[in-house]
Parts: sequence; structure tokens; C-alpha cells
Amino acid sequence: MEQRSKNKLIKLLEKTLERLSSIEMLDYKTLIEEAFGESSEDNDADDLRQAEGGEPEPVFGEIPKWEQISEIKGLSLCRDFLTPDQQSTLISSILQEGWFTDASHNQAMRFGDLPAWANELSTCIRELIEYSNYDLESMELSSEMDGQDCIFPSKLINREPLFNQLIANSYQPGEGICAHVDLMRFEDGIALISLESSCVMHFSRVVDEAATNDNRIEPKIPLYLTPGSLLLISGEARYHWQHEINRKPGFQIWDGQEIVQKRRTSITLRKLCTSE
Ligand SMILES: O=C(O)CCC(=O)C(=O)O
Ligand SMILES: [Fe+2]
Repeated sequence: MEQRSKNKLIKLLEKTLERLSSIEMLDYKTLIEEAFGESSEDNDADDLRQAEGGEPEPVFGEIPKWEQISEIKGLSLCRDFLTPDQQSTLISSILQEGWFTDASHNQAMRFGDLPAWANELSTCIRELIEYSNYDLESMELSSEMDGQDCIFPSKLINREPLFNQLIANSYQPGEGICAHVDLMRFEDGIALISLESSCVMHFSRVVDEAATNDNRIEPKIPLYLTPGSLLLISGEARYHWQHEINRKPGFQIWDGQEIVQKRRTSITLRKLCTSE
């Protein structure tokens, strides 16, 4: 690595550690492991690599990979947000709430004070966003990453709390959610965590029928949501696109194959608008 980049990286790490230690957190990876359990990956691998004189791993563990959807601005997907062990821990925490013990209940909402596991999840999301949005060149939170939009509007990251409303959905095979734009009483910047079954979420642009004579139906954009993934929805994707999950036969096709459906659990985190 070039010396200039090394210095910048060291500065970034110092700054980040300073900020994190002030809130008693070590790093995104440690934090997420504390909240949702140890990753089952081989943790000795880093020590071994260093002992062999190789480059140490970055302090945050694996650099999270984000996918952005070229047709829709404001959608960012991190597939490896939670490891399988962390997903199981999160599922247990959700089940312990007792929301879904009665088969007729498939949705729970909480406003204001969220359960501790949801606050931990929020903190992990904030840390991951801050880390991912950080621009190594300017040493500041950026609004663009490699020519792409940043994964979450920088101005929202520092709001307190980041999220104060939660929905937990438990969908049986065949059950999904109709096309909708999340209510305007919620601010911009929504996080969605998928657990258990994979599914295809479809996005369709909101058309103002009064303002257009164009009756062409635009194709829906499919997005494959895998267990443990984190989807961030903001800006255009939040306000100008509807999202839906149709789990009726024939709608859950990915790579030419119908997805085998199991129960799917999801967590939606949002912030209520403050009335002035
Ligand atoms: O279950 C999901 O992944 C989506 C949930 C959703 O769209 C919502 O809670 O508004
Ligand atoms: Fe939604």
C-alpha cells in the first residue's frame, strides 16, 4: 500500500476508534458479535496471517460489500450483514418476545422504546453505515462512493434515535406484502432485515396518473433478499417507488427457478416524523 494511503487509513482508524471508544464500542465486528453472537468463521485466521508476516485484516473485519440497484436510486443491499449464527440469535430474541406464539398473529409493531436487541441492531446499522460511507480521500462522511450515491443520506446518520419504530413480520409460505410506499409519517431512511426464507421483493415506480397520459406499464424491478441481508431504502427509492413481496405461486422466481418457500421473518426499522 502506498505510504500516503497508509497514513490516511491510520488517521481514519484513529478517528474512528476515538469516536467508538467514547461510546464504549470497539468495532463493528465486535459490536455485532456481542449483540448477535460469535461468527462461526475461523477467528484464528487473522493471527495466523499476521504471524506469517502477511497484512493484518482491517480493524472492522471484512469490508462489507454493498450492492446498489442501477435502476433505483436510494436502494443499498448488504447481503452479509448477519452471519448464520447471528441470524439464529436474532430469531431467538424475536421469538422470545412472544409476538408470534398464536398462529393468527403475523405482525408486531413497537413505537418509542424498542427492545434491547432492536437497539443493538440499530447501533450495528449505524456503525456499518458510518464505516461504509466514510470517504478515505476526504476523511469525511461522503455523499458519493466511487461515483455512486452513498448508501444512506449522511444527514440522517446522526439523528437520535436512528430508529424508533419497529415492525416484525412473520410470513408463512404464500404470504407476503402488497405494493406500498411506507407511510409519510415516517422519515426518510428505512432499514429492512431479512431472516429465514429468501424472497424476491419487487419495486414499481409510483406514477402520478393525473399528470401523465402514458399508459405503458413499466416492468417491475426484482430484488433478491437473502437471509441475514440488510436493505437500506432512502430518497427516490423510499418516496417514488413502491415495494411488494408477492409469494403466490409464479411470483417468486429467481434465476429461472421458483424459490422454495419457508417461513420468512423480517424486521423493519424506521423513525417517526417529529411534529413541529
Ligand atoms: O417484509 C419485508 O421485507 C418488507 C416489510 C415492509 O415493507 C414494511 O414493513 O413496510
Ligand atoms: Fe414497506
